[in-house]
Amino acid sequence: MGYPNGVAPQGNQPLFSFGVITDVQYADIPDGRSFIGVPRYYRNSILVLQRAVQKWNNHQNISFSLNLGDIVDGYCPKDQSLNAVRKVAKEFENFNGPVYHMIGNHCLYNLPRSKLLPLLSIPSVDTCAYYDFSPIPEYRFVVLDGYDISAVGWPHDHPHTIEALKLLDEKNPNVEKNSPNGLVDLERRFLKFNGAVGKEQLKWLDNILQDATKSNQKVVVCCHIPLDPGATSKEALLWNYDEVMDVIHRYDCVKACLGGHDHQGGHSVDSHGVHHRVLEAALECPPGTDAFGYIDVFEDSLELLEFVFLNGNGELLELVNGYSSGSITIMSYLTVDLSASVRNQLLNPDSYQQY
Ligand SMILES: Nc1ccn([C@@H]2O[C@H](COP(=O)(O)OP(=O)(O)OC[C@H](O)CO)[C@@H](O)[C@H]2O)c(=O)n1
Repeated sequence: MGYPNGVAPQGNQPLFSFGVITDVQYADIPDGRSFIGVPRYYRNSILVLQRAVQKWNNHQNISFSLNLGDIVDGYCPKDQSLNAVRKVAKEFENFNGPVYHMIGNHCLYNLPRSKLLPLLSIPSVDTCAYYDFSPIPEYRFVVLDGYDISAVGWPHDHPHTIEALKLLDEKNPNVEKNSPNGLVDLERRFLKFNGAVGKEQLKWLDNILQDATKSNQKVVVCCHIPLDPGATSKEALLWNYDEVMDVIHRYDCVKACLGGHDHQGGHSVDSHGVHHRVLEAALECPPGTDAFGYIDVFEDSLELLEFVFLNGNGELLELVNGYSSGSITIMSYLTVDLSASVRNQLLNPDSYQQY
């Protein structure tokens, strides 16, 4: 298959490849809509995950997979939460390799950290779900817990709940703390379904990046909640994204940040040349379409490949969307946009636009 906008992937072999998926938000309930009216397919999303795992296994060279969070939806009836989490975790276990999970707000609506973390084998520090791993000596992955300081997921009297509620009270005057009404510009991030990285975790991040720099490693930072305003809606941004990015920008080692949470996805390159890619939600794929992919990692670039299946004939369309900056290139075979105009672009790839 040709590459519609003329950008071809690199010819050399990747150092390694890894699978990506986010916001499966499975629940055994009828289809619904988001607060702003976007259709959500709660039962279909687990089929998207099944196809992701099948794709990663068939590829035969995917070293590990990343789940960027929110595996079960908050509308899942609470007496079904445990089974629903187990069911989704089991689908991930069908992948022939390790899966690194992140927790999202919807996970925390369903189960406490004490149950979630062991079910998903998430390493933690005092039930705070941050950790790092190195698939090869040259690369390091850092997983952040964006709900470290949060009004969801901790007991009501936990210091992190108290700190989060205090911040929300100061920053968001609405009675409904998930409502951004009246909040201006970046202040719109101060919503209850977001959170922050706490001081201890920030110190840990600093140490990890210092160590990665010494070891000459390139780093990919992953967090359910996006870290750059350019890659997400303001309502889906980490409360203290600026503090986290200050730490990241002290070093040259971080090349890309991956996130979920903002279901429409996004991409930006920040002031220091770090790429931020927010992945599209599996939950919002109408039956027959998909949102998952894998990333080929090269010495000086990452290439994101995502797949779109069209309804009916199940034909796989690989559309290339390339952008590059400095030492890192991210190629995206996209897209999961559901609008009629994008469907037309899918069917007429010559009209496909670069980001
Ligand atoms: N503009 C808005 C958006 C939301 N709310 C309130 O928030 C509740 C949850 O919204 P929802 O979109 O379902 O949240 P998710 O966690 O599934 O998705 C995260 C987003 O993608 C991040 O942008 C909703 O029930 C409303 O009470 C609101 O008031 N105003």
